[in-house]
Amino acid sequence: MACMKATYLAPAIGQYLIAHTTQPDDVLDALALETREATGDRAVMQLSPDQGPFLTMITQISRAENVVEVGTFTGYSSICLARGLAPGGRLTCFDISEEWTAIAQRYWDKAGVADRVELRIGPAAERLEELPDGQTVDLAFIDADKAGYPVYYEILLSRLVPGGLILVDNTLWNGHVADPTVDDDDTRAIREFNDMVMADGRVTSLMLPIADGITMIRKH
Ligand SMILES: C[S@@+](CC[C@H](N)C(=O)[O-])C[C@H]1O[C@@H](n2cnc3c(N)ncnc32)[C@H](O)[C@@H]1O
Repeated sequence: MACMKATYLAPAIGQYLIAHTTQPDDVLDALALETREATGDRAVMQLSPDQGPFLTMITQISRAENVVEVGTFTGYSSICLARGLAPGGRLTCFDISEEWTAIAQRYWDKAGVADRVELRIGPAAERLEELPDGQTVDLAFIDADKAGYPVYYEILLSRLVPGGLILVDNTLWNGHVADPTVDDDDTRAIREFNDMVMADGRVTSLMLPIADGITMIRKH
């Protein structure tokens, strides 16, 4: 049974939805398997199968050439983004883990996207500041430590072209954001981030019930 992150849906509906979405290819299936073997319980951090086609299609539709990902892990989302890049497009990936991104780099080769992907290792808040002056971003995907979301958002928004998009993962946080009895650090961080985006007059935002919630944010 495919991994289902939309816990707010009846399980049968969630499975139906995944079954009627383009399925992962052999490279993504092999990556999902190796991630489970290599990282155990941490594998739950990986994108679910319904998110992959979403990232590829949004990248294609937006004709993005300069794409940034914050939170690469073993590479699933980066492959989906890279596959949607316009000709000549580039994906710059940020992650703090050399161990996990070593797996990603092998799978970029297998997926045939290594020539258009670059990896920056270290705390993303610092590495993002090192992007060259004047380098703009067409599309960004944020999927790293939840406390860092506001910082990544501000840095990326300042680089985003008008009409550019930021996609943010896990904004429903297993439904906890809407449950007043839950009050842990990560839930508070996501709630504060969601409220911050809502109050930001520079953007239009749309929270999508895909997997654990993806917020799509467009800069005016
Ligand atoms: C949810 S996982 C990303 C999953 C990935 N998008 C995928 O599709 O498999 C979060 C990642 O954020 C990284 N991370 C956590 N804190 C970070 C930080 N301060 N700077 C950069 N990356 C960080 C972790 O190493 C981890 O790989």
